[in-house]
Amino acid sequence: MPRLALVPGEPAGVGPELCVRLAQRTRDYRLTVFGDAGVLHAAAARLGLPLTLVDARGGSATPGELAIVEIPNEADAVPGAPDARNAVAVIGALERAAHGCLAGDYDGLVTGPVHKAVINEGGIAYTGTTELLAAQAGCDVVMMLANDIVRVALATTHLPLREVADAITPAALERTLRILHRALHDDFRLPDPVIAVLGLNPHAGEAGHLGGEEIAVIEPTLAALRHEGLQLQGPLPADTAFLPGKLRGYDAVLAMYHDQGLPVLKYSGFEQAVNITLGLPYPRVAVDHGTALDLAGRGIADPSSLFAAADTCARMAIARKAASATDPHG
Ligand SMILES: NC(=O)c1ccc[n+]([C@@H]2O[C@H](COP(=O)([O-])OP(=O)(O)OC[C@H]3O[C@@H](n4cnc5c(N)ncnc54)[C@H](O)[C@@H]3O)[C@@H](O)[C@H]2O)c1
Ligand SMILES: N[C@H](C(=O)O)[C@H](O)COP(=O)(O)O
Repeated sequence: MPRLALVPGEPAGVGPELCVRLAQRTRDYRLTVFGDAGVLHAAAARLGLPLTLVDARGGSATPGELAIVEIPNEADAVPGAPDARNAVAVIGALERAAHGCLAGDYDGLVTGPVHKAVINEGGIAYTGTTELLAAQAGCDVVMMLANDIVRVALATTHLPLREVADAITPAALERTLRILHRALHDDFRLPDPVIAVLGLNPHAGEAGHLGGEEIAVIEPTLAALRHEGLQLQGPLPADTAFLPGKLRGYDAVLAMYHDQGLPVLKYSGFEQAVNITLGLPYPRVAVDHGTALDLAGRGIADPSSLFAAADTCARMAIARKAASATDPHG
């Protein structure tokens, strides 16, 4: 049974209550939560749900129970009102859980939402958990969000729009496409995945009249990788690439920047979508939503994305174990 590390994220957001709801489920994976016991007990009491936190190596699969690695907060967590003094505990929980995955103590990492501004206000430079985990593991990664309708990967992640064009270099795009292709092949069992690559500019640059990145960077990179056999379409105009009839022909869409791809993904199915970090040595799957401070503590936040994240992470962990058992080099 996969052993998953679970991190609730911002203690004043919806993360803790969603973890309590996840704990209630009958599940075929073990969970160990990294966080503050008091915050989780308070969330359970508000929801009127049972929660037992135990010291169990490898995690618990018993409904109503979680194993815990306690990481106490500095300040009281008031739902809806984050306190920057808790930034150290929030990031510490992520780092310790991820370290446990790297050490082989856990088979995957499931994370709740983190409030980026609050972490920075707490004195920690942080652009996102994807970037934090990549730096800790020392590898290149790709952010991909997925639901039953579409998989959207990003060529750039949490970057000011002003810096996006300069970040899309042939080397960076090639790295991204290789990681995406490999993950679709290995983790999603797609033998010959088709990736649609969006242009950066309106109408994919209109033959160079509306921007030069397609001709200078994207087209030559795709051409070189097609020679190796990768199935790549594009650069495609982003405004029509997501039409349902076209989407059926792709296994994933690579968007050039965060808000080129994610609004479509979230519009098409916010509840069940998850955020997967491709390229790490372990599976990491997060919710697709943020801290939802407007809902925190009210018991009405939808837990579907966290449920989907845990289920996806468990499936990926099982698939990776099976693959490494049959791989003579694994
Ligand atoms: N996985 C992550 O760590 C993650 C993802 C997205 C945003 N964020 C961060 O979260 C913070 C708040 O971001 P935001 O306000 O743009 O987005 P948000 O997702 O927190 O909220 C957007 C809207 O969606 C609703 N919503 C969100 N989650 C919901 C749920 N589970 N059930 C029902 N409704 C839900 C909210 O009530 C709100 O109306 C920011 O700091 C952002 O960077 C973190
Ligand atoms: N880009 C993500 C989203 O919009 O859902 C998000 O902000 C969080 O990503 P990380 O978990 O990698 O910080």
